[in-house]
Amino acid sequence: MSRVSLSPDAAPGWAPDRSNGVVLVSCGEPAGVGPEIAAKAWAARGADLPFVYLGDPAHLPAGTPFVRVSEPAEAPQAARHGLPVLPHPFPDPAEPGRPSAANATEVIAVIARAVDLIRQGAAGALCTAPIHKHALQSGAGFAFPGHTEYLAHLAGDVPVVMMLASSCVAPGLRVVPATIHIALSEVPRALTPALLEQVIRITHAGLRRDFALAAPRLALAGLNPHAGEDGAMGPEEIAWIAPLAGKLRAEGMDLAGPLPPDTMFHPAARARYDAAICAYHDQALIPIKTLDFAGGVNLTLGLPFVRTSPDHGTAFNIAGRGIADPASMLAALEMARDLARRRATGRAA
Ligand SMILES: NC(=O)C1=CN([C@@H]2O[C@H](COP(=O)(O)OP(=O)(O)OC[C@H]3O[C@@H](n4cnc5c(N)ncnc54)[C@H](O)[C@@H]3O)[C@@H](O)[C@H]2O)C=CC1
Ligand SMILES: NCC(=O)COP(=O)(O)O
Repeated sequence: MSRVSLSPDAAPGWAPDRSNGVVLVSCGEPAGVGPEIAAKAWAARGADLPFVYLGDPAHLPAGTPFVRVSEPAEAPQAARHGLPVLPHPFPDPAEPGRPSAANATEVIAVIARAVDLIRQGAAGALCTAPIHKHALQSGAGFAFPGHTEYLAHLAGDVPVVMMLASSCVAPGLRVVPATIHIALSEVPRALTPALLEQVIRITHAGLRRDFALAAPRLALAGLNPHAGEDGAMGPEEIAWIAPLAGKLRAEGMDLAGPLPPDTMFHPAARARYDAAICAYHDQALIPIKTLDFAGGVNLTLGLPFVRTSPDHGTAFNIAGRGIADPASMLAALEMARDLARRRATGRAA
């Protein structure tokens, strides 16, 4: 696969990072496993992987050594002694598995504060610990389906794409759901030619910019079983998905499909592409979470800053028990650091 070198960049209105690549971790839902996996990530890597936890230190597991910092740039030094914490006070303590409505407003405020810090150049990238979407919607009227859409809004209502990536399986896997958190019954209406074309173009640009792929190879899933099987199982592939794919190929894009979704994730098929563009959430996320739940990373393409996240959620059923696996958080932190370095230097991470 050929690689591309790009110039260092900072989006207009976004100051260049002056923290030397420190990753900011938004605490997410404190009743979930976020504080625990952040503490465990620090315990595993310490100053090797400097990051700052933006949240209430009272929500960390009892006994977590932490160091209060006043700005992210202090993290590399502070991380030698404890988890660096940029304090953000919450009204309520964290009760494992039982989100507090009063805390919901601060969960959202932490995400907004993190983006502001990055906009000012105080941190290099954002890694979000999981939020509980329903808790934020019911507790604080959160108007977004998730981080992805909220971050797009905070960045100026820019078009973005959700990608989940794993490099722990061979061949690796990157998946993109073109529609995200909507009911399955809404997918055929929501998946329009304009949306799918935008998702494909943002993914293509993101693979070039953040993964140094000069000519990304994309695989496009059909919407229907067997990609419609010549119209026998649905009209969308013939009506517009195949013509859109043809148009993009005619421009020179390396794009296969529409492919039958059930046969595009086995190892030999995965070796043929750098990212799979899928029609809906579960078509994309089931394969990657099945193959690599522990090491998968969720990232947002199209933002003017690097954002990653563990692939899992708040895991209320195990919160507070000390058994949460920090592997996905560690992978997300590493990817955030690597992508931020690449954007800062213009070289592949
Ligand atoms: N980036 C984010 O903010 C994300 C948030 N969510 C939200 O999380 C909430 C719960 O979602 P679920 O579907 O229950 O998925 P989940 O990922 O929280 O849990 C699914 C299963 O995986 C286990 N699990 C998750 N993380 C683990 C870890 N680090 N170590 C060991 N086991 C782990 C859980 O115990 C549970 O059995 C929902 O509100 C969802 O919207 C889900 C995914 C990502
Ligand atoms: N299923 C993926 C997920 O829920 C992550 O959403 P987001 O909070 O990263 O937008």
